[in-house]
Amino acid sequence: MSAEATKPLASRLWTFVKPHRAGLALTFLAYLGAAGTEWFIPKLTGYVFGGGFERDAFHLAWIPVVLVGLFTVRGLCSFAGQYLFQWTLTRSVMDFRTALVESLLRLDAQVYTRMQSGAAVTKVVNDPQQILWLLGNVGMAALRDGLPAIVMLVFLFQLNWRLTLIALIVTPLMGWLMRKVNHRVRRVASQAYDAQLDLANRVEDLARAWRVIRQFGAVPVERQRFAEVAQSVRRNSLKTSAASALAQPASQFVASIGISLILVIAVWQIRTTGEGAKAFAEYVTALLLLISKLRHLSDLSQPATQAMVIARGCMELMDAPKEQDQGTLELPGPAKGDIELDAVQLTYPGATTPALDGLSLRFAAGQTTALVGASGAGKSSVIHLLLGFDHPDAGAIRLDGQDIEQLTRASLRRQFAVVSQDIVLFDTSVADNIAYAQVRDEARLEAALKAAHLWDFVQTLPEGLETPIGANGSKLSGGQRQRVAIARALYKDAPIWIFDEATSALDTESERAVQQALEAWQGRKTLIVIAHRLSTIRAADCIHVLGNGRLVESGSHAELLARDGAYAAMVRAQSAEG
Ligand SMILES: Nc1ncnc2c1ncn2[C@@H]1O[C@H](COP(=O)(O)OP(=O)(O)OP(=O)(O)O)[C@@H](O)[C@H]1O
Repeated sequence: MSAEATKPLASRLWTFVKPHRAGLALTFLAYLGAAGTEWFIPKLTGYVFGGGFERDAFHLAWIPVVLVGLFTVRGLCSFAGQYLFQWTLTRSVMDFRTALVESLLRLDAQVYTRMQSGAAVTKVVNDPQQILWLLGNVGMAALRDGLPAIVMLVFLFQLNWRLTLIALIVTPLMGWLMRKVNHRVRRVASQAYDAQLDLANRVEDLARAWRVIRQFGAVPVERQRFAEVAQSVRRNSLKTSAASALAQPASQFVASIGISLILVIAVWQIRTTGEGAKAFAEYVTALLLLISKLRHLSDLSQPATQAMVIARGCMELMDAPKEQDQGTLELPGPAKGDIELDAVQLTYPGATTPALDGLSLRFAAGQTTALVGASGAGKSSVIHLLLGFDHPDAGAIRLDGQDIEQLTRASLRRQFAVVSQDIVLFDTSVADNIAYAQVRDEARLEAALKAAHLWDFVQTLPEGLETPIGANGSKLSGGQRQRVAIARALYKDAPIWIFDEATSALDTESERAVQQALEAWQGRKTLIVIAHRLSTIRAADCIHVLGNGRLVESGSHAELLARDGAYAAMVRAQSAEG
């Protein structure tokens, strides 16, 4: 756990506001100015009607000037107050969001497998705004009612310190009750927040899976599921409101004990001494004013608790385990591309059997090596290890003889271009997707597009290379999406290429073209191909057959057929399928 994670929530939140505290101080001054004019206006009115300006026409002319002036100052102050508050809020929210995104970008691979994207969106987009807005308003209201409450308390002490001390006897009881109420509010507000995240995840699913939903005629099913989660959000929000509504009656109940005590003592004093009725009336009036301020302050506990509950959710994201980059070595340039797995063992957290069980194999530099095996055999796990997304529990992986654990993640990943089964595209232009995170070079773009058999298609697009391709490439066909991903890998021009089922969505002609492009690079790049369609890897220099995380056999297509083992059986099975 980071040192940051052990700090109290409030002080962690303050770190986002602190750089903008000048805005906060100016907000305070502006509101103070507005409050000052509020006090001036009745004073002035009193002065006018008290005959202050009667004597002299010159003074009379000042009335509208001063009044309009005061209202103008008040307007300016309250505008400045609101503006400065928003200025501070928006900047703090931006810093908060940036810190959350920074965390999101660096999470450990295992965290992503558990995380639902609806919850991540809520935590980064909505929560920082809501937390700081709630706390900002609580803070302002606390100032508005808290300052007069303190003034009133001092006044009460001056009037009668003994009575005031007696009134304060109920303070521990009040504190205890408020803690009880707050505890309940926090518990139900946590449930409400979790329900809210569930709701966001459901909506995210509805938007993402709309085709499947309609294809299965599942609109009523999804409506029902949504209604259940929405119902739970409603119920929990109501519970939170009910719990926080307890705060007021509870504090009033305790306050009434204090007032009764004072009344009994004071009336008894007046009766016995016959003195002090006037002072007592003054005292009770001030006390009632104080209580009304305290009542407003007790109303602030709910939004403050709610903000803290949401903040805890955000901090969970901020404190989630990050990817460890313990490597210190940088490869000086492109690797030769010789990869060796040596007795690699990998068991995923929570799994009962290892995904890779003492696996030893080699991807020779400049050669094409295929990985085949039944679903779940461990092919993708090998790729995740090569890219440093997971780490072997035992054994080692060496790149050009160097243990990859000693390389920085950035240096390791620069050596690979990957086209995976799940194609991930960005909601930007064709060109931005292909030259992703690289310097844009028109000639290289054209070469990559031509090699991926996309160039002619891009010429037909309304804005050519600059045409947006929609969320995750939704404006493209399956084959086009795959070709954009292939062009992106080609553009990166890394020494090792990984094609994971990369040609599965291509029509025969495009597949042949991509195969030709790959063949053109054969011998110059280390190619690792994962294919279920064995016809696509016949020409590979070496084929490794995996089964249950172990190497079953290795050899060329011809050698493996001659051996008549697992590979030959897979080939026979696929030819029988036709
Ligand atoms: N994040 C994970 N957590 C737990 N188990 C996992 C995880 N990823 C994979 N596995 C398990 O590890 C084993 C190997 O999975 P892997 O994805 O490497 O297989 P594969 O050969 O690539 O399969 P396919 O051809 O279906 O993609 C499987 O039993 C799988 O269920």
